[in-house]
Amino acid sequence: MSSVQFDRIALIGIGLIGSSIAYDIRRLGLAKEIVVSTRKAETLKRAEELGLGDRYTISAADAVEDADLVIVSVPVGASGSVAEEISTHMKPGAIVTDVGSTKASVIAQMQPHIPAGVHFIPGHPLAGTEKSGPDAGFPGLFEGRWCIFTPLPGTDETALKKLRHFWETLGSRVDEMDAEHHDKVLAIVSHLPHIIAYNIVGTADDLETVTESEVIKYSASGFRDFTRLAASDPTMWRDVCLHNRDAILEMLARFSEDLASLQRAIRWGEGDKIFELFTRTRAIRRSIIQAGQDVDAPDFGRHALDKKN
Ligand SMILES: NC(=O)C1=CN([C@@H]2O[C@H](COP(=O)(O)OP(=O)(O)OC[C@H]3O[C@@H](n4cnc5c(N)ncnc54)[C@H](O)[C@@H]3O)[C@@H](O)[C@H]2O)C=CC1
Ligand SMILES: O=C(O)C(=O)Cc1ccc(O)cc1
Repeated sequence: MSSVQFDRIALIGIGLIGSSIAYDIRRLGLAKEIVVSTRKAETLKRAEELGLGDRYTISAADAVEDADLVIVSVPVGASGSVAEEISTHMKPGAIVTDVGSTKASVIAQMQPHIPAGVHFIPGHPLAGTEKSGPDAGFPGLFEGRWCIFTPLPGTDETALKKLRHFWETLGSRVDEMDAEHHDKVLAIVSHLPHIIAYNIVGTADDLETVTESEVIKYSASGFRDFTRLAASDPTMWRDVCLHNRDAILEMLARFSEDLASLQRAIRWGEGDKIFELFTRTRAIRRSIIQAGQDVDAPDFGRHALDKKN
């Protein structure tokens, strides 16, 4: 059992990420009080049924009153409106953070609404699954995962340390980088894989010869991995696409060029070239496994939990 780190933590948004954080705060005893807020009454009721907090409110403004830590876990496109709503209600000295998958846009949306004296530290846990909503959360999601902070220049060191300690208690390894760099890295390692998955599953669905039953019947192959990613939350991923537009377009251009090169090698029977690429990529997966990271896509995020149980 860890010790109390914050008197009151407000969780704004209680889907997969917010609820997983709630479970860990409770399990590890990190707050005296957890206040849960979300936009829809139905979701709030479900959060209450699951016992995720101590207090529940539809109003984000009410939720953040007197909170020492505010964690915003909503689709990135909603960050600005949440920040605006809570703006004048946070207490001086409070830390406000988020978990959004894109960072430059979240900063641009939220920062103008953060009053002086409140410490805004943007964050992104690299942990999750294709599921969404409060029922999708589980304790231990963040164990053994990276959490990236993209602090703004001049961020208070004590606040940074406190938030770092919080994520480390959840089992994460914390790294810091600037928002633009984060967005480029995540565009290639996370956003493109999802976009490619959405696209390939859409293409298969459009093909007249691949009927829905065949997609199901033969999905024990590589296609199944794509369908998992392509089942991810449409609102969340629409927002990621719209809010990391430039980096995603840059990486997609690069990807298309490389795909055209592979296509050409296949057309002209350039076996050596194909073999060289496939050998290089195989080594990458092996080095990820050696580094101790979970790459078993179907259970992304559950690995750490399974190891303990
Ligand atoms: N799903 C994943 O694997 C990961 C998601 N993220 C990021 O975490 C954030 C949350 O994602 P999830 O928990 O997966 O989504 P989710 O869809 O499971 O939950 C989102 C929550 O936000 C609430 N919400 C939506 N608009 C709102 C608003 N305007 N005001 C208040 N609440 C609002 C929803 O009711 C729901 O409770 C997103 O920004 C996403 O990019 C980060 C890491 C992993
Ligand atoms: O389910 C998966 O494979 C993921 O990649 C989960 C995920 C989704 C979005 C993020 O910003 C971080 C992690």
